[in-house]
Amino acid sequence: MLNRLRVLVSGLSHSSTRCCSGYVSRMRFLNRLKEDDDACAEALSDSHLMLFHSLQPLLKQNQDRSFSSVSLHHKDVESLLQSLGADLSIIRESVLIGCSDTGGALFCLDLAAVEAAAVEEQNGAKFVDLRKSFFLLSDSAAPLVAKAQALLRWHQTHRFCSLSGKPTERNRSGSHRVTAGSKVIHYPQMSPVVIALVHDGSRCLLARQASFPPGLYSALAGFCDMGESVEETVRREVAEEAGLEVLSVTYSGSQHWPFPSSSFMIGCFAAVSPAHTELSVDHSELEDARWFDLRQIQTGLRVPAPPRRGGGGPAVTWFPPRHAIGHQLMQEWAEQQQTRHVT
Ligand SMILES: NC(=O)C1=CN([C@@H]2O[C@H](COP(=O)(O)OP(=O)(O)OC[C@H]3O[C@@H](n4cnc5c(N)ncnc54)[C@H](OP(=O)(O)O)[C@@H]3O)[C@@H](O)[C@H]2O)C=CC1
Ligand SMILES: [Mg+2]
Repeated sequence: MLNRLRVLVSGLSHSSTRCCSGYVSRMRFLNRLKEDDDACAEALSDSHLMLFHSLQPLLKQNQDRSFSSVSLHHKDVESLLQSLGADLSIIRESVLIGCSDTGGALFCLDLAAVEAAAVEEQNGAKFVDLRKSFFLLSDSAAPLVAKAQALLRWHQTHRFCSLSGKPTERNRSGSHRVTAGSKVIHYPQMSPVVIALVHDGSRCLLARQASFPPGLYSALAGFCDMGESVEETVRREVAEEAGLEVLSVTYSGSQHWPFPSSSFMIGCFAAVSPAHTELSVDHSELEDARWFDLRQIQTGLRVPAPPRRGGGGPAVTWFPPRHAIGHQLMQEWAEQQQTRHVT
């Protein structure tokens, strides 16, 4: 099953600016910080801040060679900025992203105003492009980094009201912006995108765009047009891109995806008739599309994403990283096929 909600309940402490244990308490705590600027400011002063530079997360390599994002306590961020002679008021640009597993609020901050190399040196870490970060971070770490980057990006690109052109001002948590001198509120937005694993009963359809790295194949995806249902988007995208008619659509799960700016991925299975599987690929959208059987999918799921370089042989076929919904749909389909073969 797709796992998109991770509930952290361990070791949470009780105080006015920290949440107590339990999912309900944590959500209410975060909601209060979104609504109450004073409570949010107080929480920020005793919080950890995930660091970015020009929308690139700061990553450090651990002793076991895995990577994690760097979050510093508020007072350590102050010391860092002081040591670099930077204005401490930039901490006010921090955006609330959640609750840590020790019960404090967690924020993110873009340090674009200071020199990246100096921050990297002081933390023994590197600012890494978000796409590359996605291949380095664990399944549980990547979604929070993606959420943080998406919120920072939204604030950077929504400094003015699209209605009046006037500047907008953020609330303390960064959950919304308000047009100066008015009551017009702007909330962060995501674009709905369907991602459909098309199958004919025994094979599934994967495709690659010319812009993908060599060898990468994924399920068909497409942005929802205004007024469309999920089912309509799946049917249209599969018809447009692969020339196939979808008979039925089954919802599987969803995921926030930070590319190209902020997408809400709606994962589905799309069944086509085994009697009508001839492809007519739209090469203006896709470089290639192919049917894969169970064995090919299982082999591809075992290839690390991205595959190790070298060898000089033909490009190996590989799939999006484990935390990408495209990967999870393939995993789920392979498990269903296996169960069918066993029973
Ligand atoms: N998480 C995962 O596992 C996967 C995620 N994805 C994501 O799905 C997204 C959509 O897939 P893709 O096949 O590219 O989509 P589409 O097939 O819809 O093609 C993309 C084109 O749609 C147009 N478009 C329509 N609405 C929007 C919008 N709101 N924002 C941007 N472009 C829009 C643009 O064309 P024009 O500029 O000509 O108007 C764009 O080039 C990708 O950004 C990709 O990152 C894809 C596969 C796997
Ligand atoms: Mg597409």
